[in-house]
Amino acid sequence: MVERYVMSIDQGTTSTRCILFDHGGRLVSVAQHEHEQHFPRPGWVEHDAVEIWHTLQRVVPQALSHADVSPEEVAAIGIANQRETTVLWDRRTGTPLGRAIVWQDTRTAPMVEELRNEPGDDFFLQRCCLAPSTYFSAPRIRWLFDHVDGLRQRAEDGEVLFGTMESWLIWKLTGGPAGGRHLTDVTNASRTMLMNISTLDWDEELLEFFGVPRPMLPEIRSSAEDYGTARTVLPGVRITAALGDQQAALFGQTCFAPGEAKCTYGTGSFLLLNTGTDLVRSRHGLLTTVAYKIEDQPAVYALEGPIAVTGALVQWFRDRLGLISTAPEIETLARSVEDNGGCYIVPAFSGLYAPHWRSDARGVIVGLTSYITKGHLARAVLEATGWQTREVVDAMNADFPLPLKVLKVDGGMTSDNLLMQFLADALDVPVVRPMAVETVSLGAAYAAGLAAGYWPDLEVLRRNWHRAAEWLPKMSPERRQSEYENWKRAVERALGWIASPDPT
Ligand SMILES: Nc1ncnc2c1ncn2[C@@H]1O[C@H](COP(=O)(O)OP(=O)(O)O)[C@@H](O)[C@H]1O
Ligand SMILES: O=P(O)(O)OC[C@H](O)CO
Repeated sequence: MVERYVMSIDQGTTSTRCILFDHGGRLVSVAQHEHEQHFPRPGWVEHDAVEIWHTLQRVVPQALSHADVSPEEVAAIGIANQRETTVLWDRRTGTPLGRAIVWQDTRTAPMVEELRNEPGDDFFLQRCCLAPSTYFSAPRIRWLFDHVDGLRQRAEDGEVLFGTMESWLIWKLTGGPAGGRHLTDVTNASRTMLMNISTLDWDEELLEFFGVPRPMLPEIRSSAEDYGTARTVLPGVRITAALGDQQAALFGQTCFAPGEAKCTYGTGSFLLLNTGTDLVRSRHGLLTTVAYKIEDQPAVYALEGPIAVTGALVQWFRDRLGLISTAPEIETLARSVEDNGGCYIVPAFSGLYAPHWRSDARGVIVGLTSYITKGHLARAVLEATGWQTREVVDAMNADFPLPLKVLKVDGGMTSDNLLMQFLADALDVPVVRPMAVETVSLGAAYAAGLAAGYWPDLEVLRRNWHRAAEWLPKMSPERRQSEYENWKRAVERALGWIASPDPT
């Protein structure tokens, strides 16, 4: 039978999605299931890896049946996943050793503060291009070793496996305890703080520093190559790609040339700029990460500016303040006024990520007067996303010789026209959104399809990208400048609010 589709599995922070794509990169079928978010203590965020595995087992057959597609018609599977989330499991039984610790979890804050002082940021930056943060995986492994009796010894004895979500799911799909393959890809490995960003292998000094025994680590592979054949769920179908979800979105947006960038606007937002095959070390608060690596071709790098809270601020406005009942209503409310009335919101709910990396920041609302209405607050909520993006773009322009010419966008917030216009105004560059909005899934499918020979090359993929909407800058330079200055003053007020992190 002719293999007509590529399947992608997007294992995200809130849900797992399975999508089938055809040769034109068109979405043929989709199935999605959420999983539970566990918040056992303030700042802690956990997922049940077994529940996530069960959601995968549900969405795959559903996506097939929605389009009446048989497994034989699937050419390959690509996996994209929430990054940095840490799962440990028993090699022999396949049982996770506790819940997965999610990328948003801040329990390692006291450890991270210590690491930033001693051995200090440079020790890490030289090796993995990441400064210590609660965001990454390695501090979580060390935290687990320090808090779970006997775990370190079991890991040293080779009984424990570590992985991010793609690693766990590939192991499960390829057989679990009965010969499952323990693999990861370079993009995911580049977020652990354990991979050397130049050699693309686990870094001995980092492993030693964090006390992580090598046998617990997956083998690092390129993003697009043979990961093995599924033994269950879709038996007989090859898994041929794995990428972190934000790198997958960059790939799905076909940002294949140096200087091309995308930003995905969801709960948080992630701006990635393709910097080519040369490693660019940020001097302005960005992460250097692997964008993708296709089979044995050289790795392509990216500069990334992760922003922790964007859509989450809209959710807070809706769920905690109750000022709107659905997220899209924020646009209507914001349009009820001309401007922000002098009000700015810095949503540093759990500190600030790029380019500040300050865990001691907390959210502030400034400029309040009796004139301010909920409409002004709604504007300030949306504008916070625009200005946070601007800060990241300024850092990128300072780090990389090619200034940003256009920003490709995707994600749930891009349905907000007022926000997208504000973004173009804040950045002073055009903002464009493609027809294919499921860019994470598409990127995983593209990588899988390239490795499986379903698509021949990047040029063919480029031709699948079609513009659906564009927003051009309209704001006067004077206004942009003065508003941005106000935003920066607001950020100053958010910094340093927490005297010292809670020593959990
Ligand atoms: N019209 C809108 N205006 C502003 N924010 C929106 C709008 N629609 C959705 N959002 C926000 O976008 C986020 C959902 O986007 P999505 O891409 O599904 O996120 P994720 O993949 O992180 O779950 C939510 O945080 C929601 O508050
Ligand atoms: O799953 P998402 O879309 O929330 O993305 C999470 C990121 O990969 C975290 O780094």
